Amino acid sequence: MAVYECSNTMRDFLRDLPKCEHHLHLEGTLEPDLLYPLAQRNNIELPEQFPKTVKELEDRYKQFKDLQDFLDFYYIGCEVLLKQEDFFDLAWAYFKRSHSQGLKHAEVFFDPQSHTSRGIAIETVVSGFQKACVKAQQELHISSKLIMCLLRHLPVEDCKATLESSRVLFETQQLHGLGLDSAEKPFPPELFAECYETARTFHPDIQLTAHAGEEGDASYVSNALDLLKASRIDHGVRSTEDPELMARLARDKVMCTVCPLSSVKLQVFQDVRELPLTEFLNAGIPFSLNSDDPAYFGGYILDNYVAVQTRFDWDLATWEKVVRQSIEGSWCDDKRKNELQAELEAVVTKYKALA
Ligand SMILES: Nc1ncnc2[nH]cnc12
Ligand SMILES: [Zn+2]
Repeated sequence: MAVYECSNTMRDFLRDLPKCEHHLHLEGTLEPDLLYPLAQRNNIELPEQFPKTVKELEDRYKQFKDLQDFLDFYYIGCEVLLKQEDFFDLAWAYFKRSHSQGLKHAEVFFDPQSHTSRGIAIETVVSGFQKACVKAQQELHISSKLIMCLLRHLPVEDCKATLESSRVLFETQQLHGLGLDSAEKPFPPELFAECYETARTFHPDIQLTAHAGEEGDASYVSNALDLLKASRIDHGVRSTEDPELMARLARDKVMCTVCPLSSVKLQVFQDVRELPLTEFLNAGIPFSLNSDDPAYFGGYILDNYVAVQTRFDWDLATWEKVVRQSIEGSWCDDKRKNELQAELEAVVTKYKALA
């Protein structure tokens, strides 16, 4: 197991940076020590082969063979979520934990189909998550947006029906963005072009993103831009395979939401140092650093920042640039962005004086 440690001062600096998270699956924050109590509370029988204790489950999570190996556990985990309060408890635990790591703004994914397929109304899911978002704003001053994802391994007709059931939630801006997740291959973006076209009619301010270039090659990224009209790419780390695409991401300022610990746990890279962060910086491609599914991948947002620091040894100015870009690429309004930029400036000034 890799160890990621940096100096105490650097860690304090990274903690104090006003962090924005753009790639976080709420269902991926289900810690083993919440999974079993929720299964008991809801009388859910876990599969025969499923680990029986928190310790056994944590051990199983130490390494995944690939994305699918992880997803098999992720979808079993979803099954313990039933009632509005379960969704609230899950999201609230994420906000509390991330608050202690300096999270200020979160744009979070959820997968309605992993719940509606078990007879749970989408409104139950969304209202539980929303309550947690409101409490996070009031008590922790964390702003947030909800992004509904379509599960690309399911039939497109199923995705279309889910989209239709979410129309009012988008029209009333209870949902802010649409995403695409689950097994990337062999489910390329083009399968979902119609879904994205429909979603664009829901609200003029709807934001579109898609997982691409995680296990799929660079053409998945190009096609997410061309055919889905996504303005952001989740992961996008395989974009380096296509120089023209790299130039396009830089020119159009397309944010890639990179997930360092996730990409190592899922064996996309063998070590955090292999992530194309230097290539992105040199090319002028904006990116943010995110935790993806922190309960499964062993770290929340600060843990991902620390892991990057141990491998890339960035100076304060580079961190300032990365955090500034992640604020600029957020989907919050200008007032909130200005607040976050002011916080960033104050933190950087403080730590420059200490250096
Ligand atoms: N990293 C990931 N990639 C694709 N689908 C996901 N669903 C949850 N986490 C995911
Ligand atoms: Zn993801």
